[in-house]
Formats: sequence, C-alpha cells, structure tokens
Amino acid sequence: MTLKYLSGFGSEFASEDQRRPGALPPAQNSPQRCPYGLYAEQLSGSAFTAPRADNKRTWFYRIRPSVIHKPFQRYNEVKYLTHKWDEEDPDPNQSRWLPFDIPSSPTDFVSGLHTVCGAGDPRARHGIAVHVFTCNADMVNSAMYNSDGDFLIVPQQGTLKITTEFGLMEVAPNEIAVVQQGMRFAVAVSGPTRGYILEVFDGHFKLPDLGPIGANGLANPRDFLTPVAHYHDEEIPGFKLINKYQGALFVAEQGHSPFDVVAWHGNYVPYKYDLSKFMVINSVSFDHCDPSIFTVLTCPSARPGVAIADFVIFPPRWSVQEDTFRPPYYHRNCMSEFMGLILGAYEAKEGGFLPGGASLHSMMTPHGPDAACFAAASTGELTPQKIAVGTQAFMFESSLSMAITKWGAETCQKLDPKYYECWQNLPKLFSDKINV
Ligand SMILES: O=C(O)Cc1cc(O)ccc1O
Ligand SMILES: [Fe+2]
Repeated sequence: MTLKYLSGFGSEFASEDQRRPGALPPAQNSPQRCPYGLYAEQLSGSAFTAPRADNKRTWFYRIRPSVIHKPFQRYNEVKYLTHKWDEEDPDPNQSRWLPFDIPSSPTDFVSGLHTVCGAGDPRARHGIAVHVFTCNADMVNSAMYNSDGDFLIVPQQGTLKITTEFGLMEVAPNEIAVVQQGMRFAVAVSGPTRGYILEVFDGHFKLPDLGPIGANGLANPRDFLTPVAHYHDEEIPGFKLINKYQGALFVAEQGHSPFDVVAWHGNYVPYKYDLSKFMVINSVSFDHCDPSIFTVLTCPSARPGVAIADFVIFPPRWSVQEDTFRPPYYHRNCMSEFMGLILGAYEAKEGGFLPGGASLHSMMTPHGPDAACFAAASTGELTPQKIAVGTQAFMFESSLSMAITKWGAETCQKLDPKYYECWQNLPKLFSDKINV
C-alpha cells in the first residue's frame, strides 16, 4: 500500500479519514455533539500560553476519548531503557561501539530499546537520552507514548511501519521520523531491525535558521511528511498502552485500539523526512565548514545558538576545496558528539566505525581523522571528488555532557577498547623547513 502524506513543517494541517467525510467540525473545536458521534480531544505540545510561533496543539475527533483505560502499573519487561546516569563512573575517553546485535528471539520495538548515554532529567524537562533499538517483531495489541519528551528515530536496518493516532508512516533507512511527546504509536517491522533514537526532554525540534543562506536550502519544509487520518474501529480486550513517564515504563490496559482517530487538525504532529532530500551547502573555495552546516533539525536551548541537541548528517556531496585538508579537522568541542552510521563509511574513519555502530566524543575530548585518513588527505591530489557516495553518517550534537549507561559501557559488549589506537600512529612531521 502506498501511503499518503501531508507535506510541510510546522504547518496547520487538517485530515479526515475518507470513510467519514465531514468528521471535522467546521469552524469550531468543541461542538456540543461532534459529527458521527465522535469525541473531541486536544493534545497540547506547548503551554497553552506559549507565544504563537511556538504554540502547538492538535484536536482529535476520535471514537473514544483516551481517558478510557485501566490504571497504569510499572512495566518491567524492558531492562535497558534507563535515565539513571550514575550507573557508571564518568569516562571522558573517546568511545566507539561495534554494530549493536539484533536479537534472534522475538523482540518488538519497545522491548528492543536500550539507552546508551544521556544527561538531564525528564522531571525538570531538561536533558537528552540516546537509545538504540534492535528488534525483529511487530508490536501486537500494544502502543507506546512518551510523557518525557520527543523521539527522533533513525532507522539503520529495516523499514519501520509506524501506526500513530494521526495515521500511518513508513520509515526506511536513510529516512527519519519524529514522534513528539504524548503521541501514541506502534511499530511493525519486517525482519531484523536496528536504529538510533535521540530523545529530547526540553522542547521540540525545529528547522535551523538559514541566516545568510537565504530562504532555501538544507532541509526544505515541504519535504517533511505527516500522516493522513486513518482510524481503526477495533475492540481489543487487554490492549496494552505503554507510557514512558519520568524515565520509567508503565502499562495500562484498555479494551480498544487507541488508533481510533477519524479526523484531526492542528500543528502538533508526527512527521518523517527523507535524508536524500537534504540540500547540501558547503565551502566551494577553501577550508572546512563546521558541521553545523549539515543540521537537519535542532532542539534549541534558551541560550541563543546553543542546542539541547542538533541532528546533523554527513550526506553524499562534492568536495572541491582547494589547498585544504578536506576531512574533519582535529578538534576539541564544548559540545558532546554522538555519531552513528546508517550506510557506507565515514570519511574520517574508514575502518572500525561501522553501520549500526556508534561513537561518542564527549566534551573537550580530542578527536578527528584517524592516521590513515590523515595520511591520505594531506597528500592526495585535490581534484573535485564526490565523497560519501552511498553513505550516510549522522551526529547527535548536544550542549549537555552525557554519561554512558551500564548497558552502553558493559552489557552490550560492543565498546571497542582499542579505539584510541587509531590516532597513535599519527607521525611527527615537524621540520626545520617551512614548506613540507
Ligand atoms: O567529529 C566528527 O567526526 C564530526 C565533525 C565533523 C566535521 O566535519 C567537523 C567537526 C566535527 O565534530
Ligand atoms: Fe567532532
């Protein structure tokens, strides 16, 4: 089935399931009686009084209001989702993980959530968490929502079929999806599936300002796709609604599908984006631009220009700079850099950093190209080159200082203790001649 979507970022959308035309009440939100006997329900994604530019809400017209559920109980089935940042001693070392294992026993998206690192506290609505998901089975008669923040989901292997209250989204590797705070969703997969999640507690993702770039470029708003209304009118005894609340999971039972929204309108929506649509801007003269030039989405902090987290990609592009060391420069950053690889190889580290693996370069921890990359890039001929063809690396860059969980440090058994070695053979080239 080819799914339909609504295009745009931050727009006011309206959608009715074709089976019930006229389900949206005209010109008001809460009529005394809604069309087709539906219930009206508002989902708020911002304080009621947030300034208009940041104000987010959606009105659902649904078969039953969400409040019809039994009490929540702790859900202890998922062992490695955590916001306990003190499980391990702090570790400032460069960290690199080999590809995370996909289980062979039946595991659905929620059961396959593992937290790798993070910082902050959902109770204070400030912080982030980085999770990987590894799964191979559909969520059956269950749905999840996150009371703590927004999920930016990056599939690396396997397509996700995400059912939401707003409708259906299909998200393949090299696409991303954002499911915001409170939105109910369920994930179906086809075969072994793996990916990454950036969770932000503070606020929502925005498109970065473009400044001198002008009105177009980077991720263009029209390429963001939101589902169209699609309802399930299903009585399902024992349907499980899983809620991540204050970093812990809870489950409540209800007797019907929560995906019973017949029509909705609003600007608080889930969406997906195809990373191949990113219009890449970069230096066409000399020197290496900071990677902020590749920002797809940003979750801003209250400090101007400082992100809680940026989602940055390293897409296929031409590299043309003259008299320039073209790969990433050596650097120490006051931000934390978590990287993952969706496809192919990353230019600064052609070996060791593998699809489905990850790296973390924490605050002020030095890093940069490995010795092989330096040798090649500092001597190679600087012809125009198409780089990163068939590849996609990404970075979650955060102003928060992240801790690695016990799962990330030990249980996953993927941390590469020899990562530091990739820099040890960088030669001393210092000479008494000015032109080397
Ligand atoms: O560390 C990295 O590989 C990410 C990165 C890429 C780049 O081009 C410049 C700075 C930076 O942190
Ligand atoms: Fe970096």
